[in-house]
Amino acid sequence: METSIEVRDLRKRYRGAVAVDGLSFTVRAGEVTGFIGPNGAGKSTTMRLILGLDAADGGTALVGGADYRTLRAPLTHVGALLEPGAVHPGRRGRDHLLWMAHSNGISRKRVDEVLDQVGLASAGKRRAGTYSLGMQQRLGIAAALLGDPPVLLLDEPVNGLDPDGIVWIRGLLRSLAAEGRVVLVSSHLMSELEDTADHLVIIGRGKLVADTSVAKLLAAASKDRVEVRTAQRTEAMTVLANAGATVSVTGSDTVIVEGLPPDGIGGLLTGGGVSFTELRRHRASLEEAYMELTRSSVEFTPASAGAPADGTAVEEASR
Ligand SMILES: Nc1ncnc2c1ncn2[C@@H]1O[C@H](COP(=O)(O)OP(=O)(O)OP(=O)(O)O)[C@@H](O)[C@H]1O
Repeated sequence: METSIEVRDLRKRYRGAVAVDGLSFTVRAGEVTGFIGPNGAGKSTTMRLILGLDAADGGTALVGGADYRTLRAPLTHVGALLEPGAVHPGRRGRDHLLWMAHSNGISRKRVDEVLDQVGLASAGKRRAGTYSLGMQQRLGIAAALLGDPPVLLLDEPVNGLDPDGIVWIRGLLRSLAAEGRVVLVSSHLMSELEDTADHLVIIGRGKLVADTSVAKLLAAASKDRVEVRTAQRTEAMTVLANAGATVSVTGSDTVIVEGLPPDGIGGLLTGGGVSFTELRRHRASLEEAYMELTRSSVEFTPASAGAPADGTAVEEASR
């Protein structure tokens, strides 16, 4: 059986507040899956439930077909980054990893390998309390990689990383997925996962909003939008609006046209005496696609607590 994370009808409530509300999704091997949702959406709770760090009120979360709590030497099955600052400040980075390795039957050699992999080879002897936020994050990632696990869960791994660190983590995530691993990485910012995630599980208020490939989401958001570059912006807007288009200004000489067949736009402009220098299909950014998706989802509107879901989750028919 292919390794995966299977979440089915997962539920968790804390003192009246619903954190995870009937969530179901599957994370497959060989691709980076972004786990996206605004602050408080339930991402960390879901990850804790998958890792058996908290007990679900209902539903199941299986890793490679098994309940995490039944795994022997769990670090060799699942690597996780949850709270990078959780290492005792007096403990040296390398000693922290040695202790974890020992408890899972992992060699000392592997500890030095992962320290090297995350760029902490020389800092391993320093106490964790002297580490910057970015170094703590790297130590947490080293711990996740320690058991060379087929499944990785990383909660907001970009937090605290400088631009070089962000580029590094993106490359690492992609290479881990390319090695055939299951890689689930959470973020509350879609832009953080631009060019990194292949697939997205988007949640809001503990419920699924979308489970889709990035390519499909972008294609849907980009659909039939055309960017026009013209020195006659006002005239272009008048001609296009009169033809029934929705036109939005994106720059001093650019507009985006929506609601007209793309192939007819050039002819309309020429017929209206408007010259243009460029016409091209607009490619939505991941952030735009996300905004569009969440605009249409009741989960993200500031409704009163306990508002009923309208079942607007967007799910791919086949993956
Ligand atoms: N231990 C807890 N006790 C009480 N409430 C909790 C607990 N953990 C989470 N919650 C609540 O559950 C909801 C989901 O929180 P969670 O941390 O899972 O969201 P998140 O999507 O990870 O958010 P963030 O992006 O801010 O990390 C929030 O309303 C939060 O306040």
